Amino acid sequence: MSSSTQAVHEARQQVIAAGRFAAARGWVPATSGNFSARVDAHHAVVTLSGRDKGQLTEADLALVALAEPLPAGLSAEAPLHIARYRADPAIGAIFHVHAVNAAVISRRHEQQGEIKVAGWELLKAFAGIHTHTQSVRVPVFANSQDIPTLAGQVEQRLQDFPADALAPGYLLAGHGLYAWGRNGAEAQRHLEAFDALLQLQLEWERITA
Ligand SMILES: CSC[C@@H](O)[C@@H](O)C(=O)COP(=O)(O)O
Ligand SMILES: [Zn+2]
Repeated sequence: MSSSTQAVHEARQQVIAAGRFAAARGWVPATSGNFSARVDAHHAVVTLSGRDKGQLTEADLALVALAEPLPAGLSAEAPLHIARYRADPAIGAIFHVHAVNAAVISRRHEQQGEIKVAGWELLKAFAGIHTHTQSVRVPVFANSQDIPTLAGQVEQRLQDFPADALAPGYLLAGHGLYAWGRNGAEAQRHLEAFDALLQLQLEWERITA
């Protein structure tokens, strides 16, 4: 592999920091969640399966070639990461968490297939949104244990969303949130924004339903 040592190091550090950040907020209980960062056009660093995401070290990460078969021991959900990197070259990091707000609200909107999030100032925490009057659509997919098939379904359906209306993430019903950004800092900010927005949305639905 010809990925530069510095780029690999930086990708690993982004993943380790994001795992710690998510664990501190209780979003990755019992080894749940998986984290990745792009190294270059053809490679990413991805967490290995079953590791405590709050205690990651470099030994818990693998360097993966996006166009090659995935190595053994990689996150069970790695195909969801790889498919995103392949579909969108602007994505620099992808973080998956089992946060309560995401898992709960996803079940409520599973049949509908998406959540429209509108009316919140915090929407401006998402890249490209500059006014509270803009809304976003958060896709919701049925959960599955057939991750390669799910990854294909996710990518196919994401193509139907206009880029300016698609939130930088999606939900798996009863499971959790996948969020991405141009780099680790942005993906982490998006994770935090999703959590707060989905909590607002839950509360709003509670009092207006
Ligand atoms: C520990 S239950 C959660 C897992 O089934 C899975 O959804 C998950 O997020 C972590 O899987 P992993 O293979 O460690 O990346
Ligand atoms: Zn998961």
